[in-house]
Amino acid sequence: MAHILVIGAGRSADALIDYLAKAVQTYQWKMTVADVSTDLLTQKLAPYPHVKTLVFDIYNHSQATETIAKVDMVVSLLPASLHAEVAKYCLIHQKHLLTASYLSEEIKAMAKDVEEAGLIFLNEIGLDPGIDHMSAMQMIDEIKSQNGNIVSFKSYTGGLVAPEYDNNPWHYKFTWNPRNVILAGKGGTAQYIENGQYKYIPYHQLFNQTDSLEVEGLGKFETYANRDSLKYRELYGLDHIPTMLRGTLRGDGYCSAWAVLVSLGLTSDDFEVDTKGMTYRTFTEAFFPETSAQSTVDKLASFIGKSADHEIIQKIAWAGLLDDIPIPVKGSPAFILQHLLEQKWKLEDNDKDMIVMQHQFEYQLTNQTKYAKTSDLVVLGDENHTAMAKTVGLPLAIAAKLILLGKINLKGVFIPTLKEIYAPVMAELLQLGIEFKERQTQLA
Ligand SMILES: NC(=O)c1ccc[n+]([C@@H]2O[C@H](COP(=O)([O-])OP(=O)(O)OC[C@H]3O[C@@H](n4cnc5c(N)ncnc54)[C@H](O)[C@@H]3O)[C@@H](O)[C@H]2O)c1
Ligand SMILES: N[C@@H](CCCCN[C@@H](CCC(=O)O)C(=O)O)C(=O)O
Repeated sequence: MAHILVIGAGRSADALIDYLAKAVQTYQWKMTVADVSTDLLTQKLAPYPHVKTLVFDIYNHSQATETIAKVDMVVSLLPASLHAEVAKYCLIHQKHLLTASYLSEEIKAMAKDVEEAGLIFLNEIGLDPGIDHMSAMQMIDEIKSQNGNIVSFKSYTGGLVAPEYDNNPWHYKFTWNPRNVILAGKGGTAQYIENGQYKYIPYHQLFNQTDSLEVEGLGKFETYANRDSLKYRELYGLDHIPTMLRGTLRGDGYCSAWAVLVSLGLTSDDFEVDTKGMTYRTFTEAFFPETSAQSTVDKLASFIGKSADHEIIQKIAWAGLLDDIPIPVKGSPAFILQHLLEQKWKLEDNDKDMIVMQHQFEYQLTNQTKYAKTSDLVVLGDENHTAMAKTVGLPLAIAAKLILLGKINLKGVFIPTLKEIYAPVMAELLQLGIEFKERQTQLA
């Protein structure tokens, strides 16, 4: 009887738990959900009495050894930095591993051992990364099957708030691990290629060098470059493509206001602020350069070179960063900002979120005809699950099921760019309502 261990019952885990809890009944498998938080487990697993819960810390060596040794497959929905720890146990105890996270160098280095052990460590099978790779590969393989030469590929994803519930000036609410949202872009210089020219955007410029795009029925969004797009050229079989970019979508005005927080240093995570006696206003002021301006608003206006009623200042004020409210936590500027924004950008119980993904292709057929093809995905949260939990959890859960059923039979470390993985997963996602809408136009 196969036994699945899910580690991490946080924001992105709900739809996966629901899907796998049903699958284990169908196939008479066993399932355990483990997390450090007793409250989360009690609250989230109450509807599934047949699923075992375990208060668990991956850093507890004897507990991790005993728990992972007993199962057949581990699905890790821990914060991304902890997957490598899980992977070590999976390799020692010969268990399959799935994550929705970017493939780390540590896990990549295990590839040979994983293959020799007859295991699969499948990473990047969530939304972005995940559905973006799988849907892109579906389209790339289809265009290639017509002998099309792809000259441009851009792909954008945003985890956003649904328009009806968009009631703050940032047009954003947290739907997944907030720390990662605060630290977005900090992992390294964003890289992509445009018309054959390499582009490098360091973190301090990331939210200044933005673009915009239109999604039918939803209007305009801002975009910023997402990590290293260059490495996906080879992984997508587009080695010589002159334009390739993966980007993130945000609502109007988000990036320019976030760029100010970045340039002030409020997303720094490398030192601790002594918050004793400090309010959010004095905390923010501590990052301003010397100025003759008197009020905090005027100092901020002088820093950004805009008028005191500019929308950037309105956003920063709305966030509470200019309030004379004592800071109740200690930590890095990023931690303090996260603590504040977790209150301001909270997805309330009745709020619904929205995932928007857009792929843009340009390609040429052998008869020299050029086409532009756009493919849009819009997924809304519902009363059961956020759109983020659906789009992260369902691909992971479907892949876990297909591996245990022997329908995905690859051995080694993978991301879901191979047809053996993306075709069955995308087919089932379509049945579950995750459907892209394509448009094609002939170019002059
Ligand atoms: N590919 C994608 O599109 C995508 C999207 C969202 C999230 N993710 C990834 O999925 C993972 C889960 O994201 P999330 O939004 O649910 O995050 P989350 O912060 O809401 O959940 C993480 C969970 O891990 C638990 N945890 C933390 N430390 C632990 C430890 N030492 N031992 C055991 N449990 C521990 C926490 O209690 C929490 O419940 C993250 O790695 C995130 O980066 C990927
Ligand atoms: N780029 C979008 C969607 C992000 C979904 C989360 N993906 C994580 C994956 C991190 C990981 O677990 O390795 C990310 O940071 O991009 C947006 O920001 O709105």
